[in-house]
Amino acid sequence: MNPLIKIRRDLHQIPELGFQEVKTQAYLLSYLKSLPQDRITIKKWRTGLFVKIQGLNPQKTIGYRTDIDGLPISEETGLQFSSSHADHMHACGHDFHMSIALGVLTYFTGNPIADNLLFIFQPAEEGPGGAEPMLKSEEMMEWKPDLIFALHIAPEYPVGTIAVKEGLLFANTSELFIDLKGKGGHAARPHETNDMVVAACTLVNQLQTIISRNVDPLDSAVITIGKITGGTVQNIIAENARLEGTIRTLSSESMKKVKHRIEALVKGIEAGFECEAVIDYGSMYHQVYNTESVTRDFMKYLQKETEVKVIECKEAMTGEDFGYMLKEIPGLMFWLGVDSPYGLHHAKLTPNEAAIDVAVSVMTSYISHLENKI
Ligand SMILES: CC(=O)N[C@@H](CCC[C@H](N)C(=O)O)C(=O)O
Repeated sequence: MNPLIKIRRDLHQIPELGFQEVKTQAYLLSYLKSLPQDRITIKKWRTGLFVKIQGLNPQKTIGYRTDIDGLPISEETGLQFSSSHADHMHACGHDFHMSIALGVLTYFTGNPIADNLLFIFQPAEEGPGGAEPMLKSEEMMEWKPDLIFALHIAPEYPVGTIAVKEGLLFANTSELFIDLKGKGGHAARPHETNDMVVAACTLVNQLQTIISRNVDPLDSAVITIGKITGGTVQNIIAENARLEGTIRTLSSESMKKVKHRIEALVKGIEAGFECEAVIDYGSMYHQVYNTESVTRDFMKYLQKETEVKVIECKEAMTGEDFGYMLKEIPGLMFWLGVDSPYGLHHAKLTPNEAAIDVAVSVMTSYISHLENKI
């Protein structure tokens, strides 16, 4: 079997949530130790890793980042190498991202270039976010790349396709948690209580009006409530309820406006239901903004020198904390076609493994082309 496919399948079986990637880190380390060590320096960072390959005559450092965490999803692919961790799955392709990063890294240990290379194995992309603290780490201060690259699998595109665009690629994000506290009581005596299930349902419906009534129709924004919890049993009126969701906007101004409207509606719920509400925005990700000149060079190179089909895509409302790295370092992220009938964050996501070699070949070739180029 292709060794990178074996790596992908091994990693697929051990998905771990953000900052709990202990087995993943151990697996990556054990693979890295099997490579020739003469040019490699490895530094652990929490559950992630920095791996530097010393260049032959370095003028700059080229960075390549992969995320390493999984999601709290029960896998339903029926694959022989399905997740062995109950209720956890690599349903966002980070198993692919890691095996591609290892493939590119392995190539350059045997074929060093003039420039230094820095591979970043970043925890907690799905939350609470590893990119921003990694960026501020001592290791990053010492080894900070001059250019940085990353990819994300795209189930909607065929294998052999790369989709990218200059400028904005992914949205600004903010998590959203709202806790409601009222007065519970007997199911048959609603007049003595403040029912937080009814308050939560009302609020979920009101939140939908922000996108339709407060955001410019020519702008785009998303509010998704992915989880509601509340109450205890069917015949007790709920004292507590909690909404968990995420906000996506194309600009930081719209993010401020959406939050302002959420706060106003939550105040209305507090007044209307005589309850208390606490809003917590959790973690926020900066938009992914691809450096124009780097993206133009990348697209031109792929079209001229490789067989991949390059698509100029639209921006997406997905989020990625790689945006923090691109805020400080020129570079880009692109979508890699993996052709799965089920999308990202779906329990049946089955990306086509043929895309792994496509990505390794594109990235080894493009990084080699960057050697000695500023
Ligand atoms: C590529 C991708 O799917 N990224 C996640 C990032 C989530 C950030 C955070 N936990 C949030 O939900 O706001 C995404 O859901 O877009």
